[in-house]
Amino acid sequence: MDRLVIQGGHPLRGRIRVSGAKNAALPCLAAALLTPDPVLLSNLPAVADIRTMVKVLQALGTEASLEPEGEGFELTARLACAGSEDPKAPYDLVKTMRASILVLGPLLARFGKATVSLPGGCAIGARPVNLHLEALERMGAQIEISHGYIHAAVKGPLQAIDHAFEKVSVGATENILMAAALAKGTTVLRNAAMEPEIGDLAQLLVKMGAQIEGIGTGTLTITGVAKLHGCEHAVIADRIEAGTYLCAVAAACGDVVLDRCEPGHLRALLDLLERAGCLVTEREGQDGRQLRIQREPGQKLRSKDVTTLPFPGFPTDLQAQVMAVMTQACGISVINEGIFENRFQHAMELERLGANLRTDGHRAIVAGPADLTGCTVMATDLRASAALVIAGLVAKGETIVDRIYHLDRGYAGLEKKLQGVGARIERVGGGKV
Ligand SMILES: CC(=O)N[C@H]1[C@@H](OP(=O)(O)OP(=O)(O)OC[C@H]2O[C@@H](n3ccc(=O)[nH]c3=O)[C@H](O)[C@@H]2O)O[C@H](CO)[C@@H](O)[C@@H]1O
Ligand SMILES: C=C(OP(=O)(O)O)C(=O)O
Repeated sequence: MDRLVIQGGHPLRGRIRVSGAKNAALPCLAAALLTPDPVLLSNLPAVADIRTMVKVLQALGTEASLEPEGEGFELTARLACAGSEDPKAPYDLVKTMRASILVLGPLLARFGKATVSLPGGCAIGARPVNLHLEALERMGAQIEISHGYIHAAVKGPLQAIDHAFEKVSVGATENILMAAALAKGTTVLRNAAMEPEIGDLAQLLVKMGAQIEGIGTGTLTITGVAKLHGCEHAVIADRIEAGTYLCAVAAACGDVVLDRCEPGHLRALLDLLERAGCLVTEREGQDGRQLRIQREPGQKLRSKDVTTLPFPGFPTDLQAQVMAVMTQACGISVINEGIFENRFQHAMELERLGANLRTDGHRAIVAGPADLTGCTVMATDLRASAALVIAGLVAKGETIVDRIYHLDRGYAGLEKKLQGVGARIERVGGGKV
C-alpha cells in the first residue's frame, strides 16, 4: 500500500496549477446519462473518484473513455449513453464512492427505472439519502429498498414538483436538478444548496438544452424538456484543492501562486487566512485567475474560530486542513463542524504529531502554536489525509502518512505539485492511482 514520506520544516515557494473540481466533475459525469448524444467533459481531475464514476457509467451501458490532458493532472471524458433496459449501479462500485447515488435521478428521468446500491455510511458520518428519495417519490417514483439496493421506477415521465428541501444537501439538490431537467412541467427547488459545483452542473445542463433559472441561488426553477442533447463543457477549478494548498503555505510558510483558480469560490477561507495574518493577493493571470499567498518564516499566525456551513459559509471539506493550520497559530481556536457528525478523526492523528487539541462533540479546541514532530500517522478519509500532509510539512523530521488511497480519491498529483514548490515529499510503495 502506498504511503507518503515527508521531511517537514521547509517553506513552500513557487507555483501550483489547480486541477478541475472533483465535486463538480462527478455530477457532470452523471448528467451524461440524460442524453443519448455524445458529451465531452474536460478539465476533469486525474483522481480515483473520476475513474470510479466512469466505471459506474460503463456498468450502466454508457460508452465512455478517459484521455489524459495537458500535464496529466487532468482528463477528458467522452461519453455517450445510448440506452439501458435495466440500469443497475452495483454495490462494488458504489461502496467506494458515495457520489454514485447521483446516477439515480438521471436514470429515472431518462429510462423510467433504476437500481442503485445504497451507499451506506462512511468515516465522516451516516450520510443518509432520504432527501434524494423523498423528492423523487414526490415526482412520482415508486421506491423500494431491498437487499441493499434502491429499486426505483416511474410510469411515464417524472412530474414537476414545488419542493423545499428539509435540509440543505449538495447531492440531493444535484440529483433532483438533473431529474427535473427531463420532468413534465416546472419544478421549483427551495432551500437548494448553492455550492459552486451545483452552478457548474446547472451550466452544463443549460448547454444540454435544459431550462433553469436561479442558478447560484437557493431557489432553482427548472422547466422540464422532452430531450436533452450533447455538448462540450470544461468543469470549474477545484476550490477545495486550491484551499488545501493555501492552508499548506499558511501552516508551513512560504510564497506560492496558485494558477487557474476561482477566488470567488473561496471567500470564507481567504477571509480567515487574511485575518489569521497571511498575505493573500488575487489577480488575472494568462490562464485564468491567480491567488498568491505569503507567510514568511517567523511571521506569527493569529488563532481564529471557524464554523463549517453550507456555501457561502466555511466549507466542511476544508475543516481538517484549517485545523492543521490552527495548530501553528498563537492562541485558542474553536472549530465547529456544522455539517457532518463525525468529521474530527484527523484530530487524534494531529495530536500524535504534537498538536495541542481536544474535541467535544461537534467542537474542536486547538491551542497553538505547537511544535510538531514527525511520526507515522494514518489517514482516515480524504480531507483528513490532506490535513496530515499539511501537518507533516510543518513537523520536524520525518512524517509518514499511511492509507493514502483516501487522498488519491480527490487530489491529482498532490506529491508532485508539492515537490514543485520545494516540499520534501515522496510516495513510496509503487502503487498507481
Ligand atoms: C461528491 C460531493 O460533492 N461531495 C460533497 C457533498 O457531499 P453530499 O452531497 O453527500 O453532502 P450533503 O450536502 O448531501 O450533506 C449535508 C448534510 O445533509 C445530510 N443529508 C444529506 C442527504 C440526505 O438525503 N439526508 C441527509 O440527512 C448529510 O448527512 C450531511 O449531514 O457535499 C458535502 C457538504 O458540502 C461535501 O462535504 C462533500 O465533499
Ligand atoms: C467528502 C468528500 O467527498 P465524498 O462526498 O465523495 O465522500 C470530499 O470531497 O471531501
